[in-house]
Amino acid sequence: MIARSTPSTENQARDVAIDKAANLIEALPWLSRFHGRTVVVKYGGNAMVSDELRVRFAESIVFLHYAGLRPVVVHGGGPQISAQLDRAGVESTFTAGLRVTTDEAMDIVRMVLTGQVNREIVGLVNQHGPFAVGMSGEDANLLTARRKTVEVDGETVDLGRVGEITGVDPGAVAALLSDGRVPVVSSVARADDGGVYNVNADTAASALAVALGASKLIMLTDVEGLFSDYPHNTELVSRLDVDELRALLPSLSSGMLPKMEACLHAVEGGVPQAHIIDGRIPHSLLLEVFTDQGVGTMVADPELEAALLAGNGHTPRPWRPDDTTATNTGGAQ
Ligand SMILES: Nc1ncnc2c1ncn2[C@@H]1O[C@H](COP(=O)(O)OP(=O)(O)O)[C@@H](O)[C@H]1O
Ligand SMILES: CC(=O)N[C@@H](CCC(=O)OP(=O)(O)O)C(=O)O
Repeated sequence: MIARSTPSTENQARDVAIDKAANLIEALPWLSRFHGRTVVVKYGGNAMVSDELRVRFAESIVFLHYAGLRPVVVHGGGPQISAQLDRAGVESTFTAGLRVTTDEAMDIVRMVLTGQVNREIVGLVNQHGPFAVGMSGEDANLLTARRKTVEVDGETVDLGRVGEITGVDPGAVAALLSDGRVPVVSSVARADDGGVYNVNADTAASALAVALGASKLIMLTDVEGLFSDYPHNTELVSRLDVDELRALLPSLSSGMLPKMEACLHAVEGGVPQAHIIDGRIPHSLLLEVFTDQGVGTMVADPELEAALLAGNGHTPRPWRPDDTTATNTGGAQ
């Protein structure tokens, strides 16, 4: 039976449909600008803490894929590593925002990032089709690193198997993209001496975005974006350019520092826009890419951005090993 609706409910239904159509058409210029573009998405461990969030993230990635973008996922898994280290009774501390990683801890880091978190993201994306291919940064020499040290109170501190990226070979990722796949990368790097290193996932995502000549780097975390005077003030900074960011970096505390350094490194390396967004909001990734107002904090290079938005493309400069050293000189990550 088909129920007859009254004129007022018909009007309401029509208004809802018109709103939906307006929301869809708002995406048109963004679909056009980003069609065929590579977007590196860093998925932080704090934005994957529930089944619901993980499922919605996978849907957003598949949406980007069907919309004609070329998403690449680089994921972390800090809280998941900490939980596994606890279960195994392995003590874990952070220095300058980085996990001090013993050889024993490195085995667990690698198992959690590449063996668990990576597999889970790949599985969730592939519920929608044969898209995701999981990789470790070790594979096909995607990420190469050397031992990283940091300065704390004027002292050089050794962090164990924590890596500083010295080279990126994005060939395997580029081949997967050409084949219409969605690469999903864990932030474990190979060492020239045959070992492996634990790399901060923000740093890994930024290095890969530069090497791929990506149009955007988007990092999902557990806050709205960069707050102007955290923790006293949680007013969101919605946009800043590289000069403003450089001036701000010394005042940032760990957590946000590696993210903003990663944004700076990406934009200086030729990525027109880098974003920090709230991964706790379902589909925030889609709001960022396809709506006029965007969400979160954006760091942009005005010239590269203008070329991107005008559809003229951009010419990122190629990866240089020194790039990562520059990213990491802030110390705390
Ligand atoms: N200026 C700031 N604005 C927003 N968050 C900040 C700021 N400074 C430090 N933070 C902290 O950084 C955290 C995000 O970093 P982190 O926990 O490393 O996330 P992820 O696991 O996503 O990499 C926030 O939860 C917040 O506590
Ligand atoms: C050296 C270092 O600290 N590595 C990180 C790698 C994972 C990561 O970065 O995860 P999030 O993105 O969830 O923070 C760690 O061991 O926690």
